[in-house]
Amino acid sequence: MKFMSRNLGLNSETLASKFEDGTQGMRINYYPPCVEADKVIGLTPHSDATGLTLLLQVNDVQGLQIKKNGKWIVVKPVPGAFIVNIGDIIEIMSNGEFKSIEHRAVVNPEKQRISIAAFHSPHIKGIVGPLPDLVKKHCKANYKTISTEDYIRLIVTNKLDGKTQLDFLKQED
Ligand SMILES: O=C(O)CCC(=O)C(=O)O
Ligand SMILES: [Fe+2]
Repeated sequence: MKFMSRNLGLNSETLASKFEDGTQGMRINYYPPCVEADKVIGLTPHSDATGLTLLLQVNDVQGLQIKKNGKWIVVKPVPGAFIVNIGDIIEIMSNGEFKSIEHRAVVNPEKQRISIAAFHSPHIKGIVGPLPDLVKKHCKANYKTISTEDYIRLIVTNKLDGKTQLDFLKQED
């Protein structure tokens, strides 16, 4: 996170400080094998609504795909390696300089698959919005600022559908 902060032209602690005493959530995903794997989806395309996700593909079965330039790209499991995904909160905080990654999980016809996602978010009593230094730099806030509590209310009522939940927070000109 220090490097991300510096890449934004900010003090190395700026981004990390927003995540101090933040919330951490964990999801364990189990995808049973499915003979008609090409007709179903394991996890619908979405971007993580949280800040930063550490994702572990536990049992060396391929399933995760990310969307790059409109195409789905397979992310091969590397034993013991975490995948770091940028979520919507980092996109908002960076005022759009970093983009959250749209991803999905497909199922395997023969093998079960397990993944573990650890989601990191800012403090529940804080706010979600573009960092003021970046609003100054871009001369514009590209996203609205709302309380973390309202943000959570917004995302839990929204179904997984690509990156649509970010549309609610985009700031018009
Ligand atoms: O199973 C995977 O690799 C993806 C899991 C995921 O995207 C999630 O839990 O948010
Ligand atoms: Fe995800």
